[in-house]
Amino acid sequence: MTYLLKEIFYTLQGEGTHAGRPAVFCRFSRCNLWTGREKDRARAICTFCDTDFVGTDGVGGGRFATADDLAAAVDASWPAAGLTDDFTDGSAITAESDSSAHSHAPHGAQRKFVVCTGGEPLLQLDDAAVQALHQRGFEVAVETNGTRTPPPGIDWLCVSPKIGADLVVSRGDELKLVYPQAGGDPAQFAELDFTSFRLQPMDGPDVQAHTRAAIDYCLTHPQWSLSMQTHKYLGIA
Ligand SMILES: C[S@@+](CC[C@H](N)C(=O)[O-])C[C@H]1O[C@@H](n2cnc3c(N)ncnc32)[C@H](O)[C@@H]1O
Ligand SMILES: Nc1nc2[nH]cc(C(=O)O)c2c(=O)[nH]1
Ligand code: SF4
Ligand SMILES: [Mg+2]
Repeated sequence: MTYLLKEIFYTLQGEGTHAGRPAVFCRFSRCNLWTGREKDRARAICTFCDTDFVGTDGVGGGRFATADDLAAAVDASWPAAGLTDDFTDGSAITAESDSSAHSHAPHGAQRKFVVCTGGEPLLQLDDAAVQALHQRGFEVAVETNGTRTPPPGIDWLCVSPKIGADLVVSRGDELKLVYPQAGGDPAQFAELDFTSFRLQPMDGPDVQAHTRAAIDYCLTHPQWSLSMQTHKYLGIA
């Protein structure tokens, strides 16, 4: 299996529950809901995408012939040495916390973290790729439109349904609905089997009005929390 990646880069997760957490972003090329070309946007199933996922020409992008080649490239983007390596398997946590007054893990004890996104990552991310990333000590998160069944073993599954596309994934960790979407009442997703329900204001010319609308919806429907795209305000990738 050859994997096509638009880009691979290290930054902070900007959105959702893990916002602020350092992560390698693995952006897969291609999507099943839009070609990625502006001339096709108006007739796409998903018309509001904020991302360039066409081709393999981004930072760290390319064609990876095997799952381990892909995992090696992701690993190469994680900062070298220091505490991060010591704590990848959790073995160093016990000794450190024994000498501490508190029982929680010390700073730096988080596992290495990769966010597989795109484009639509589940067109390409398979069992072998998830296993290869695990073998290199990564916790694996996925951002998906929920139209494809995920491979086993994903550690954090974030599903962002698109109105007009068939949702086949009805359970996961985070349901992150871009809001507002025409015909997309959040109530239609509120009974699905997710731990966290979030509204993410639709970016674009009306982002301020969308943010206000999302805030109002969360305040009146407290099952839902706001997800801001913080990287766009922080000026990071
Ligand atoms: C670019 S998508 C890639 C992953 C997958 N295809 C998906 O749609 O979930 C990553 C995240 O950005 C969100 N997103 C895309 N365009 C957006 C926009 N204009 N405003 C807010 N969120 C957006 C998506 O809903 C998804 O949660
Ligand atoms: N910093 C940062 N956080 C993100 N969370 C989800 C992203 C995505 O494009 O899937 C994204 C992204 O592109 N950058
Ligand atoms: S499904 Fe995701 S990647 Fe595809 S066009 Fe929509 S937001 Fe972009
Ligand atoms: Mg993005």
